[in-house]
Amino acid sequence: MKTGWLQGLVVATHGRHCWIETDSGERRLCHPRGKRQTAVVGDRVWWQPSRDEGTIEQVEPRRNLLYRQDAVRTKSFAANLDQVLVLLAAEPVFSESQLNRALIAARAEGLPAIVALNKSDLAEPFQQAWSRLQPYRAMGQRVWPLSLTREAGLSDLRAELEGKTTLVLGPSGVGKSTLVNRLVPDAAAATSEISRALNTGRHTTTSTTWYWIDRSRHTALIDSPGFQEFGLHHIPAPKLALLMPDFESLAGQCRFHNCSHLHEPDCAVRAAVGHGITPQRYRLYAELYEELAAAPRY
Ligand SMILES: Nc1nc2c(ncn2[C@@H]2O[C@H](COP(=O)(O)OP(=O)(O)OP(=O)(O)O)[C@@H](O)[C@H]2O)c(=O)[nH]1
Ligand SMILES: [Zn+2]
Repeated sequence: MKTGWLQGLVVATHGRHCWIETDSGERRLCHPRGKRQTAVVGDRVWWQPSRDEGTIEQVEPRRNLLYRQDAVRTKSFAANLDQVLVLLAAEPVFSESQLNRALIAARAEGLPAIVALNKSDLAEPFQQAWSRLQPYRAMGQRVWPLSLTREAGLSDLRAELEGKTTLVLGPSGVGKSTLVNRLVPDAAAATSEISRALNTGRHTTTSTTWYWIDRSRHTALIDSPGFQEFGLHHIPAPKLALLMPDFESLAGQCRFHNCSHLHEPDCAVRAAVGHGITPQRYRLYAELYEELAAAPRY
């Protein structure tokens, strides 16, 4: 740290420009010092004021960074998280592949994940979605029922978020905006302030945004787009089974220690398909394995 540098928290980004919050709660637009520096939401930074804006001098080392990577690019969701909340709903029908990818990405960063299933008021589709989540509950994944248009489940969820920084991920239409509006009373005002500052002229769901749930600024939600195209190219294929809890304990029991669980003899994973591992989960694994094995490594 150098004299004149101040501490800040990145609460939104647009390109390489950041909207930061000071320790006293004041917010300001900052620009990066160098070409290579990129701050993401959740980053702690050192910055220097220049007139009514500022310059980011340095990004503090990160505890963790959740990101996705496909053949074309790497995109960060956010840094320094405590947990990930995957928001799904009875409708629209969710993609199990996307859910699986989000859980794997969180686990690869050592982040606990909660799955919340919204729209419990829609009885029949909810039941169907809930049973599709059965293998996840069986493997120890926490799954919460929720109805954001009613009060159901909201106080439990609030308790779960208390004192933590939670990244919310979910496909379009599940109720992410409804969730933010229920939990963050002045979310709309915060959003328009950020849009003005970063001059995006768009709405929150198009860019990652940090919200404080409480006035004392201890509990935070980060809303982020990008659930749809969840590339995991940064994960080596041989590690995949260790990041899927229902595969993990079996993976060490195969004849070959480097078993891919795709075609080797005496494979404990394949032997468990149909009991312990569902055929659907095994299909997700095999597809993802092929995808990761084919991805170029740098
Ligand atoms: N029946 C029912 N509808 C809900 C519930 N929660 C949210 N909705 C509705 O679902 C629709 C989508 O909610 P949004 O909050 O806009 O969803 P979103 O995830 O922000 O969607 P995008 O803006 O597309 O990313 C809205 O019409 C909500 O009113 C719920 O618990 N039950
Ligand atoms: Zn095996």
